[in-house]
Amino acid sequence: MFIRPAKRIREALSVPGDKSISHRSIMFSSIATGESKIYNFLMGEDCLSTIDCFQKLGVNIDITEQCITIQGVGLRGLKKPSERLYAGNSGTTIRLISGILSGQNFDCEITGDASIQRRPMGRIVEPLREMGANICGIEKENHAPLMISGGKLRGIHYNIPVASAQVKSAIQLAGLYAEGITSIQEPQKSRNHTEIMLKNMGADIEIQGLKVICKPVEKLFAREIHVPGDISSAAFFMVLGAIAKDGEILIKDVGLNPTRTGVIDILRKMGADIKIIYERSLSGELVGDILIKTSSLRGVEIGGEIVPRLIDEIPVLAVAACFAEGTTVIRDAQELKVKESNRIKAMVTELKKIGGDIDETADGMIIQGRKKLHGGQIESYHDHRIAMALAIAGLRSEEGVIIDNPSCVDISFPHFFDILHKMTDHE
Ligand SMILES: O=C(O)C1=C[C@@H](OP(=O)(O)O)[C@@H](O)[C@H](O)C1
Ligand SMILES: C=C(OP(=O)(O)O)C(=O)O
Repeated sequence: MFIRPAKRIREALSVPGDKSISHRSIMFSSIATGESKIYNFLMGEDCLSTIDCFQKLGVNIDITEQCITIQGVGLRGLKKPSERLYAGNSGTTIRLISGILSGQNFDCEITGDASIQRRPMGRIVEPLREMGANICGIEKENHAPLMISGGKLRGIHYNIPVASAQVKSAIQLAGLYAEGITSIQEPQKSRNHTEIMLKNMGADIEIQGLKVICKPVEKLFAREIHVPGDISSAAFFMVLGAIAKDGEILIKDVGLNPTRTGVIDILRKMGADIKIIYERSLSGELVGDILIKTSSLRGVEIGGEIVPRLIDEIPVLAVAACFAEGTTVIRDAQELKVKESNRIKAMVTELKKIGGDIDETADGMIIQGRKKLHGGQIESYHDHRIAMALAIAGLRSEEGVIIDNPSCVDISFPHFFDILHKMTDHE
C-alpha cells in the first residue's frame, strides 16, 4: 500500500464505533436477561471474534446493517462450546471472557493468533485462580491456549500491579458470580467502560477513587446501547490535522470518556489547535465532535498517570513528536511491549527508517523533532496501530511510504485507507 504525501487536507468524517465498548456490549448483553440492541457497533475483526466466541457459547446474535440484536441468556445460561474458542488478535476478548468463563459450570478452552499466544495471561490467571477458578496455560504457563474450568468463586481484594482495564474487567466479571464482595485496586486509573456499562445494566458496582467494589447480582438487564466513535481511531486524524501543512479536520461523534482523552490533553500541551464542539451523553458515555487545525507543535514529556489514558495512542503521538520543535520524552510506557507487537521497538525502528530521530529507552522513547520525514518502505508488524500511525507519517513525509500487510487495520478500523485516499484524492 502506497501512501503519498498530501499538503491540503479539509475533511469532515466519522470514525467507527469504539472497540472497547463494542466488545463489552456483546459480552454483557449475552449474559444479561432479555433482548439488547447495539447501534454503531464496530465491525472490526477483534469485535467479530468476540461475537464468534459468544455464538459458540450458545448465544443468539443477529447482525444487520442497522444494529446487532442479542437474546441474552442470563448470567448462568451460557452453554459448553463444542470446540475451542478463538479470540483472534484480540487481548480484550480473551482476557474479559476468561472472567465470565471462570463463573460457569463447564470446562472450556480458548486461544488466539500467534500474537495473542505471545501476550501475558498471568495477569488474569493469578487473580481468577485466587477467586477459585481452575485456569491454566495448556502448552505454556500463563499463555494461551488457556483451559478454564469454572466453578464456585469467592470475592477477593486484589491489587492490580499494572493499570489494565482488561484485568480490572476480568475480575469484575468474575465478581458477578462470586460469593461475597470483590474489590479491585489499580495503581492508576484505566478506562472504565466496564464499570459504566455493568452499572447501567443493574450490576452492584461502587467506585471509590482507584478502587472498584463489586457485589454479585441475580441478573443483568438487557439494554439499548449506542456505541460512540472510537477516540483511539480518531487520534490518527487528530495528529494528521495538527501536522498537515494545511489541515482542518472535523471528527464527529467521538467518545470523550475522561479515562480515554489523554491524547487530547497531550496534543493541547504540544500546542495543537483542538476544539471540542457539541458535548453530550450517549449510553452513559460522554461524546462530542473534535475540530483540529494545522498547529505549530512543541516537544513534551509524557509519563505517569496519563499513560493509561493514551496507551493505544502512543504510536501516533510519536509521529506528532517528529513534527514538533524540540524533544519529546515518553516514559512509563513499558506496557507497549506486550501489545499486538512490541510497539516501542516497532515505532523506533520504522520511524528511524523514514528519517525520524528517535531512540528506544527501557520504558518508552525519546524523539528529537526535526519537522521532516523523508519516507520509504516500512513494516507494520501485523499491528493495526503501527500500520495506521506510519500511514499518517507517510502523508506528511517528503516521498510517501509503502506499508506491508495494510489489511491488519481491519482489526480496529476497516476502511481506514479508503478514508485516507478520499482525503488526498481531491487535493
Ligand atoms: O479494556 C480494553 O478494552 C482495553 C484496554 C487496554 O489494554 P490493557 O488493559 O492491557 O491496558 C488497551 O490497550 C486495549 O486496546 C483495550
Ligand atoms: C492493544 C489493543 O487491543 P487488544 O489488547 O484488545 O488486543 C489495541 O487495540 O491497541
